[in-house]
Amino acid sequence: MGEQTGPVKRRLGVMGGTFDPVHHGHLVAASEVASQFHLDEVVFVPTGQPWQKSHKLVSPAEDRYLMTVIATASNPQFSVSRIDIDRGGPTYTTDTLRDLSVLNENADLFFITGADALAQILTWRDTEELFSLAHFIGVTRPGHILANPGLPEDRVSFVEVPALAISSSDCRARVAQGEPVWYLVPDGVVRYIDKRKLYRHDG
Ligand SMILES: Nc1ncnc2c1ncn2[C@@H]1O[C@H](COP(=O)(O)OP(=O)(O)OP(=O)(O)O)[C@@H](O)[C@H]1O
Ligand SMILES: O=C(O)c1ccc[n+]([C@@H]2O[C@H](COP(=O)([O-])O)[C@@H](O)[C@H]2O)c1
Repeated sequence: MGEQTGPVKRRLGVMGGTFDPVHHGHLVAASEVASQFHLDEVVFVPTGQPWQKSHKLVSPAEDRYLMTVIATASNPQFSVSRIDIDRGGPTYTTDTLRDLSVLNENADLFFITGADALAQILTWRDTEELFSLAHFIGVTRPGHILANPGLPEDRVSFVEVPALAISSSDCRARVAQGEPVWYLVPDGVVRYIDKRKLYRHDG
């Protein structure tokens, strides 16, 4: 008798972020990891309440969600999930990954995160459980060293992505000062920021 094999599992990338606003650094990271890890899809998951940013002013979740939809709409491999927004309360990645594995029974999850976020992961909630739910992929980010801060080696990989020195904080500061964000964020996101008057001191 031949060996029994189950159905081939889908490979689902998960890109969590506050996306305030989403920018080309996020998109390039997702695209590069999708290619190198042969992912079938990357789902962007805007945070509900990013508890480690509670000292900062964060734009309404609906605005961050819509900007992420606009930014990813043209890529058939990208999608956006509202699970962290609709769950309410502070966003913990254990909840994100648990909910996504229920919704995607036959999938292996790959959580994509920047070098800065990976370096902080031991401060996240339920770190032990995190690594049983997904494989973590740390991507290069200008200004941050890509190093394993003592995480389980079989559950973490590192990927060099074309370096884009873009951050959401910098985009917000530019808009507040009346400087352009064209080509730092997708065109539709520039127009959405303008339409909703986001990030203006008087807005
Ligand atoms: N330019 C970039 N290159 C690679 N990864 C990035 C880049 N910008 C953000 N990331 C990663 O994307 C994820 C989501 O980031 P987030 O939405 O917080 O954007 P951000 O630019 O870091 O925002 P902020 O400046 O407000 O802290 C994080 O894991 C972060 O490390
Ligand atoms: O689970 C946690 O405790 C936790 C703490 C900080 C950040 N995260 C996740 O890390 C991702 C990037 O977060 P941020 O705040 O840098 O945009 C996003 O998906 C967050 O939900 C998760």
